[in-house]
Amino acid sequence: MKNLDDQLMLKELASVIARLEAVLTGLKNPEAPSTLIDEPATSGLLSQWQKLFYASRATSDNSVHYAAHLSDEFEQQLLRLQNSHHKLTRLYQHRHDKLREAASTLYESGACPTQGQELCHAIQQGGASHQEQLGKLLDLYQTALDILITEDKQHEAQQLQLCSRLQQLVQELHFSGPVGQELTKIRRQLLHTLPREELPKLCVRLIDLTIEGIRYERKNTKQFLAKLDTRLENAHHYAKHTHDDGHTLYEAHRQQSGHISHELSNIEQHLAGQQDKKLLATIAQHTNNIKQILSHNEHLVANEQRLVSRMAEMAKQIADIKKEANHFQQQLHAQNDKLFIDSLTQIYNRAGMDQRLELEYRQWLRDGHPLCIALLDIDYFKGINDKYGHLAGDKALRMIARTLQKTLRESDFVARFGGEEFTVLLKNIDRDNLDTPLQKLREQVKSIPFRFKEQAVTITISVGATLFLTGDSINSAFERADQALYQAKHAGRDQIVIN
Ligand SMILES: Nc1nc2c(ncn2[C@@H]2O[C@H](COP(=O)(O)OP(=O)(O)OP(=O)(O)O)[C@@H](O)[C@H]2O)c(=O)[nH]1
Repeated sequence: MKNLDDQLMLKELASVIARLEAVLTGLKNPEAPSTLIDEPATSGLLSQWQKLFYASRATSDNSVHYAAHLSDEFEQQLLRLQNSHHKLTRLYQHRHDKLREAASTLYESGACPTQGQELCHAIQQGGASHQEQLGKLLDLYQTALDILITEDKQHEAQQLQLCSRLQQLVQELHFSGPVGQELTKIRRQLLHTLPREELPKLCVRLIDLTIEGIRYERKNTKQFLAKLDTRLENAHHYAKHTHDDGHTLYEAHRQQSGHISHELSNIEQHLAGQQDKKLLATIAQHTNNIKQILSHNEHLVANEQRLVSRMAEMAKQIADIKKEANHFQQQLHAQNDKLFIDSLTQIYNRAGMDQRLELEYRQWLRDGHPLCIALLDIDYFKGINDKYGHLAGDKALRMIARTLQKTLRESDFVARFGGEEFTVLLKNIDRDNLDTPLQKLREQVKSIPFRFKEQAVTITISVGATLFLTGDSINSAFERADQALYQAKHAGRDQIVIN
């Protein structure tokens, strides 16, 4: 449990969420694209343009006919232009709705940033002091044991003080879910001074609850991140498609404006030979009006382009946030692994063993393939500590752990169960062949060339093992292995007993 890492990760998550919220706020205030089109103005001018040409049919000049034909063409193009504007507007609206939907799902569901922030806050509050609190709990456990074994007349006052310190500590633990509920109950119990026999048990329970609480919060964070990842994926998908579609429509739009300008200059060329000054002046005036509409339209196209760029920027931001969320998720996985690793030997600890044993046991119930549990205990380890010091003892533990891990097959599993005890799980091995790998473990440990204080030292292990048998629970198999270990010790150590 590295609290510094926890805090860094939580900071990162908070910043991811803050950025996500900034993007979502941006999405809530999009430029309304529906105001981009001035429909009545364009259609009014069009009808005037038509009236002018149909009225001038009487003069029936080729150029005028051609201009009338162009006028129809122009009308169709303008209609197409308007349609594409409408289509784009609807499309933006749809995309914005989808993005907003994704955003509000984030807010409403268990995967919402607000809840995530609360979750973060809860973990930050707890995570920052977990290690410290666990340390304090261990101290209090020691005090509880002292109170229990000493016949000191003062113990009542010590008991009272211990209960109040425990109560204070429980108040510092902010966990939700079942752990939080049990802590509330304990807090109430602690309002009264508990019998001294109860106190060590209560301390151990509080240590268990703290570890359980950390795991629970981690699990929640992982679920939150998984949901966040999916929502971001969707939001990114929509933003990208909106950008691509918007870009295609923008291009089409731009081309149509070009066509209209081209047709207008054709009209001007064809009218160049016309003698009717009045007609020419009127047409010139309307042509100018159309040019103004076109220039207005170009302005709209430029707006559209800005919108498309904004969409691209948004898609990029969402992609960045997604990348950060993924990075955070990976770190969380790594952190989670650390919870199950023994800091001294770097192999799995008891919690790691519990998790794996549960998994293998369920597998065994399903497929019935042989599963062996072996308990390994270093012989006379107290003597090593006493004679050569604790540092030598620690070194021996590290070397033995490494040797066990190296000697086992990939599919087998070893954990430091506590103190100088190790647990090994061997899979797919029957009773007749079980002795061989266990003997190999014993021999490999025995052959480690330890040297402490210039002396060659041989360290041995005793092993008790059993196979899971029909009707076994994890506990019943474990107890059988423990009895076997007891027999191995009593039979003189440095040996293996299989029950
Ligand atoms: N150096 C070191 N010693 C540890 C650690 N954990 C437990 N021990 C020591 O392991 C020793 C275990 O001693 P005992 O339970 O009496 O057993 P033993 O001396 O190995 O004797 P047998 O098991 O009966 O062969 C104790 O002295 C503990 O202090 C650790 O992390 N580091």
